[in-house]
Formats: sequence, structure tokens, C-alpha cells
Amino acid sequence: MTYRVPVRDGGLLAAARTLVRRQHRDVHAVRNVSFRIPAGQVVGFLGRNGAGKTTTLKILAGILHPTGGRVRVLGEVPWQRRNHYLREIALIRGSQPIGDAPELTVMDSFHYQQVLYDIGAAQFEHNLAELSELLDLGGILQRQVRALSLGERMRAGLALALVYRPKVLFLDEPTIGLDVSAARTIRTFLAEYSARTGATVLLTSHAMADVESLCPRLVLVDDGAIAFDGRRDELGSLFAPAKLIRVTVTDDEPDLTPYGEVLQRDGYQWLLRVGRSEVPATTARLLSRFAVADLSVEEPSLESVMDQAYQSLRRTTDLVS
Ligand SMILES: Nc1ncnc2c1ncn2[C@@H]1O[C@H](COP(=O)(O)OP(=O)(O)OP(=O)(O)O)[C@@H](O)[C@H]1O
Repeated sequence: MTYRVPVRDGGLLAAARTLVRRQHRDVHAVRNVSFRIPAGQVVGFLGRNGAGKTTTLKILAGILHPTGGRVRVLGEVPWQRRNHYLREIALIRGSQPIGDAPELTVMDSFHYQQVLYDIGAAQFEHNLAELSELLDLGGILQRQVRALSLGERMRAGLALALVYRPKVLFLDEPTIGLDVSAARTIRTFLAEYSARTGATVLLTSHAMADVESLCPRLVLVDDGAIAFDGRRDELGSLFAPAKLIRVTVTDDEPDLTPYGEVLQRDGYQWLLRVGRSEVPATTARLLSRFAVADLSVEEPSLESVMDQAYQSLRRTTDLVS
């Protein structure tokens, strides 16, 4: 997908010149992205700012017509925007969870969805009651959309998008800007919804708590291309060359500095960063040399793995460009 964007130098003269002759530059937002998602899978679609995630989701949801490439979702070409396709999918954006009718109450918006998606009365009542309970909508159904807080808007937006039971959800940063408990409510809801309905979910988020609780598989996109596609627990071995050893030793004045990079020391407990391949030998040496009361080997946090992945991808981009 290539965007054509106008460019001009700063200053009045340059501004006047663009009145006569506009100059453009091509931005290749997505150029080498290829993946398949089996029905029912929940996949995290991650990448640095500007990597091409929202563009991809908009293409999949039929909002953008790409300049090239082939896409099928549920066997359909999304940008043909056939009615039966649009009834099977939902794109929910955390930055704009609800459409453009801020004067309506949330309940009116539900009735609008009922008419738009032609949902039978019994089905509508059942879905609404279920979503209302899961997302705790009782207190906001009679309120105008424009008067809702961001968290309330997100809960209402999710329910409005799901009341017609789409099979495929495209979620673009569903917890952006939410407080920790509101974000947890949304995550718990999404986990329950996907388990209960078997919906396929493609989710972008910069919040690693979302990714950790929802996405066993990750697709990492960078500079418009796929940089990783696999299980979440495989990402660490690719991008994070070290593991953590947390060890408690009861010796007097032990010195563990030769055994790894000391990240933390708290009384008898040490946290060491050790190269992945050196972990077995270092563990054996620690056990034989010290009076070890406790020892565990840990993977670095997903946040730290992603940080290392992004740094390494940035270095690669800098080298290529
Ligand atoms: N409407 C547009 N016109 C021109 N360029 C655009 C447009 N939308 C996005 N881009 C460019 O395409 C690239 C990919 O943008 P996109 O919004 O898909 O990134 P993203 O991965 O969703 O980023 P973020 O994490 O910051 O939301 C960026 O370089 C961006 O500047």
C-alpha cells in the first residue's frame, strides 16, 4: 500500500511555488506483508510507530483499497465492501471507539445497529443483555455518547461493534488511554468473548499486558514488512540474547559479579543477566560454588524483549537506508 503525500520546503516562497506546481512523494506504508490466520485464532499484530499496522487493518476491514497485493478475509476481497462481508467483521479503534452520532444515547445507537445489521428482536435482546453484563453497560445505556468518558466510550464502542456477532475482529489499540482497571476490563472481556464465540481476532497494541493476556501468536511488522511471525514465547530467543537468573545465596559477602551482569541485589537475592547459551553452565557453577537457597531462570519481560526487537529492527533499517 503506497500513500502519495504532498511535500514542500518550508517558507513562503515554497508555499507559493506549490500553488503552481505540487510535488509528491510516495510513502510505502505496507509492501511485503503476508500472513494467514486460521479461524478462531487471536493474533497480536505489533510494530513500532509508523510500521504499517493501522494501514493493514484498514485494508483488511475494507476501508482502504491497496495499491497492490492480494487479500482475502473469509474468502472475500475486503475493499469490495459486500454487505455480507461487512456483517461478518468489525474494526474497533481505541482512538475512535464510536461512530459519528454523538447526540444519540448509547441505547439509540444499539437500535441503530439493530436496523443497520438487520438483527432479529430476540437475538438483539439476547446479545445486548450478554454484552451489557460483560461490559457493565447498565449505567451508560441511557446516556448520550458525547457525554461518555474515554473508558465508557470504549466499552460502548466494543458492545456496539459486537452486537451483530462479527466473526472477525480487527482491534486497533483497544486499551489506548484507559486507566489500568478499565484496560483490564477490556482485556478480560476480549478474552471471554473470543473464547465464547470462537471469533478470529487481529489486535494491535503497544500495551504488552494486552498482548500477554490475549495473543499466543505474534506477527511483528516493521517498515511495511513482516519481521517475525510465530509463538509469543519464541520472540525472546530471536531478539533477546539473554535470560535472567534470580538466585538467593546465604554465604557471607558473596561476589556474584563474575557470573553475569548484576541487574539487582536485594539482601541475599541477586538478579543476573546471562547469555542464553551460558545459562546451564552458569547455573551449575553457582550451585557448586555458593550456598544456594533458591534459584530460578526467567525469560525477560515481553516489554523488554519488544524493546530489544525494536532497537535491533531500527539498527537494520538505519543500515539499509
Ligand atoms: N493517510 C495517510 N497519508 C499518507 N501517509 C500515511 C497515511 N496514513 C499513514 N501514513 C504513513 O504510512 C506509514 C504507516 O502508518 P500506519 O498508521 O499504518 O502505522 P502504525 O503501524 O499503525 O503506527 P502507530 O503505531 O504509530 O499507530 C507511516 O509512515 C505513516 O506516516
